[in-house]
Amino acid sequence: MNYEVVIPAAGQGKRMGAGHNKLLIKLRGRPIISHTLKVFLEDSSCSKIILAINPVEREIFSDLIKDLDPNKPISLVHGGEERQHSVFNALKSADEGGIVLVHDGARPFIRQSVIQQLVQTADSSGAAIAAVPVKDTIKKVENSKVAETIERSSLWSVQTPQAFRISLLLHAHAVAERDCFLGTDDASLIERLGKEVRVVQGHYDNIKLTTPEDLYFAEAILRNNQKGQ
Ligand SMILES: Nc1ccn([C@@H]2O[C@H](COP(=O)(O)OP(=O)(O)OP(=O)(O)O)[C@@H](O)[C@H]2O)c(=O)n1
Ligand SMILES: C[C@](O)(CO)[C@H](O)COP(=O)(O)O
Repeated sequence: MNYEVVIPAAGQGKRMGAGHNKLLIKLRGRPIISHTLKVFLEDSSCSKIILAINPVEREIFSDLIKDLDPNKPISLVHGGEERQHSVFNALKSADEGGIVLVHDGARPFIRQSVIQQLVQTADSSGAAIAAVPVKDTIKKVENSKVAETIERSSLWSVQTPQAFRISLLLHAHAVAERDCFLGTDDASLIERLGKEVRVVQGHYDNIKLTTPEDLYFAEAILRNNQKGQ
């Protein structure tokens, strides 16, 4: 089943502390965003890539994609102040009908097997997200004191990709914008409409590169993947 992918890549990478967009940090000589793009460029089911970028980085990203697969259209669209705004703006460039994946540019280690499961699940149920069971004990903390320990057995750490029927996600973003609601992921916009969101078990190495330590993990994952090839 074909799908389009929206890749939000317009962040500032503040928590990484690199002083610039963390997606331009190089891993094994290639920018993080190139590693992420490679997965979708190599997936014959991916019909279109829509990259939401900071307009000031247009030249950088244009240079970065110019030598990529000419048979796979990559649209560069303007991102927004928040991740949600970037995604909504990119969605407006998606084709009508069908399935769209939203995948963080900061998650370069997504596997095609999970993508396929998500697309199939979203096609039948409307919305599907990748997630992994939480391994740590999670507690609610208030004023540096434990307020509550949350039962772990039903807690999952949510990742991207998140897959949706395009019409459903566009509607959810429009309603969220009308309501001035900001969510930290796209699925929350669907949930607030009372719609079902299915969960597909992902992999623990599908990490979001957010803080400097994540770069060490990324190097280890790349080394491990190289061994497996
Ligand atoms: N206004 C924004 C904010 C984030 N993103 C993208 O959304 C993904 C997940 O966001 P996050 O990991 O938080 O990236 P940053 O916002 O860059 O990080 P920080 O919050 O540390 O600044 C990233 O690929 C980021 O580029 C985006 O497209 N537009
Ligand atoms: C969408 C997400 O990756 C799911 O875990 C996460 O919510 C993004 O959060 P961020 O603060 O925008 O990186």
